[in-house]
Amino acid sequence: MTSLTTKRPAAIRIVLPFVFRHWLEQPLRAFAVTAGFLGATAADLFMPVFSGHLVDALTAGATDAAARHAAMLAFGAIVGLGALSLMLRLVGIQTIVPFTLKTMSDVGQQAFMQVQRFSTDWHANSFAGSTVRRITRGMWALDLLNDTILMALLPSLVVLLGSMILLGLHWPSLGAVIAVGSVIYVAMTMVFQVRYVAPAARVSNAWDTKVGGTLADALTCNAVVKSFGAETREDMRLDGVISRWRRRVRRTWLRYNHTSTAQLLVLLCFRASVIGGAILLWAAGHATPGDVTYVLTSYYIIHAYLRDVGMHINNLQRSVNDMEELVQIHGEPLGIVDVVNARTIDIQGGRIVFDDVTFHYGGHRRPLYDGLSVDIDAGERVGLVGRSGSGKTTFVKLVQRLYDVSGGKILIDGQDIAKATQQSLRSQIAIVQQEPILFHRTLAENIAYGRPGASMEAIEQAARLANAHDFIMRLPKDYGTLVGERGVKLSGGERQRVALARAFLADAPILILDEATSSLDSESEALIQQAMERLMKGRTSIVIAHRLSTVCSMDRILVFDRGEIVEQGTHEVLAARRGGIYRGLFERQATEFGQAAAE
Ligand SMILES: Nc1ncnc2c1ncn2[C@@H]1O[C@H](COP(=O)(O)OP(=O)(O)OP(=O)(O)O)[C@@H](O)[C@H]1O
Repeated sequence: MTSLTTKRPAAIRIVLPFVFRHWLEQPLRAFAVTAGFLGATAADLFMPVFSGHLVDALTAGATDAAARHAAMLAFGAIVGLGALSLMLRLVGIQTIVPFTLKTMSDVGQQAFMQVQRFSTDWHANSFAGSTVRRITRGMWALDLLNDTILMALLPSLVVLLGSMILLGLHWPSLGAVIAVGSVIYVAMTMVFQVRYVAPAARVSNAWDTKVGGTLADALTCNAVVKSFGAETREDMRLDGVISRWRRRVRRTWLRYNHTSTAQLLVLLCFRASVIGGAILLWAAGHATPGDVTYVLTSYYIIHAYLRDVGMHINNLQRSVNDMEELVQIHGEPLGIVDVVNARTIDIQGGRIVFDDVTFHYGGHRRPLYDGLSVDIDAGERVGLVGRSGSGKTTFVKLVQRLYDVSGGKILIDGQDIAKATQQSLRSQIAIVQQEPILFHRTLAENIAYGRPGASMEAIEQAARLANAHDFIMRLPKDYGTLVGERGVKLSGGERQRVALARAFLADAPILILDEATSSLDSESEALIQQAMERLMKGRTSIVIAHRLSTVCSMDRILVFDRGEIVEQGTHEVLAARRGGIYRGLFERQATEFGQAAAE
């Protein structure tokens, strides 16, 4: 979780430059929106002047021809200014729709691009649900932010400055009262927002993100929750998080209320000063009833804008806070990056060399691998075995460069993978994971994921090789069937066969199978073993297996223990080694198998 106590730049200082950069990507629209709203506001600004003229004309009496003419002129100006204001505002609101939508889409897509490229470690440390919330909340906050700045704050500023100048030209003392009052009001509002409301809003946002994370965690693990009948436990867990969220949000909302009460008090004093000033000017003979009307109308326009300035600053602060977590995504390091001038790796034979590799998981005291060296020949089939946690999966993660090594090198066909583009490397390695994850898309799309644009024949052929075709044809829409989130609508064995079909189709020179056959029944396992034999021919294959029957026929078996390769050789050689780890594992599994068969 992001620390809430560490010192960091104010949200506004990172969010506003980010938003302005996005505005500049649409300069014409940005101009049309700004000009439309500012022009409309300028037209509003002159209304009080003509209201004053109208009252002066009316007080002169209906019999006076010049007064009637002046009244008509003032009336025409008021209507004309109203129409101009309407037209300009229309330009603004029509343009701000595509302008904001484009900015929101860009911001969302760029955040998604960045998040997708974050390292495996970043994803391991983040809740998917929280990340989704960070992005969607940030996109909607941008909508509020655009409206607040372009439709509200900038026009308010124009009204304040304009009124100050127009009134100040007639009565400098009134101009001064308005200037001082506005400055006090705006400064007070900002101080309250930035120092009092924003810190509380930041904390409540962090709790809001946590609520999303907690919901997503429980929902994605719903199968586990169900299997332990733990719904009530999860309800209570969410209740705990929501109670803390509620306390934090309450504090923020109360601070908003305190701020607006203080704003209303300042506005009351301001009103008394301006209207009192106008009456004094009238009493001293320096102002006509029309002038007083002008001051009063101006004041009510200023008042409306000032009252709203408080709300707009609230909205600005809130949207900035809501966007902060999204903007931060762009400041976070990717973790694994392509070096400058990274090259496309050219894998032909697929020889893999670990040359004195040291690797350390962040947070662990000791490195997992300390000077690990191994040479896997092009086309060799290698089995990885060893106790749980001995470092088998990490080995294949390093081959895919999901993590960077801290010492030594990993070479494929003589090329250092750290200097290759990640995309070219991973696209030439096909992998079937221990727990295959499928997209909630059709089966055909899932199988073709490793080779976009593959023909239906190729997809079916791959499915046949993986022994998946028959069960797929029994599904309601065969290859067009949707598989549910992460493939939940399929059995474990079916999911694995789909993942195998995906690997068949990918046809990559390097193949990684992580317990690929662990959840298949013995009949389909035998069929897949044959297919795998065919698939492995001519490819470098690394197979991680707990069941040693899977790796018996491998060219070589590497036995891992606490991050070291402690034994290696063929099954026959290792099984014959007295006191060896492999032999121990083999004997234990043979005994378990014998016991299971006897029962
Ligand atoms: N993302 C991670 N962050 C920190 N430590 C990790 C991470 N992944 C694995 N480890 C640790 O590294 C060690 C090796 O893990 P690895 O997954 O490579 O073992 P394994 O031999 O494949 O185990 P298994 O057979 O159970 O899958 C373990 O101690 C594990 O806890």
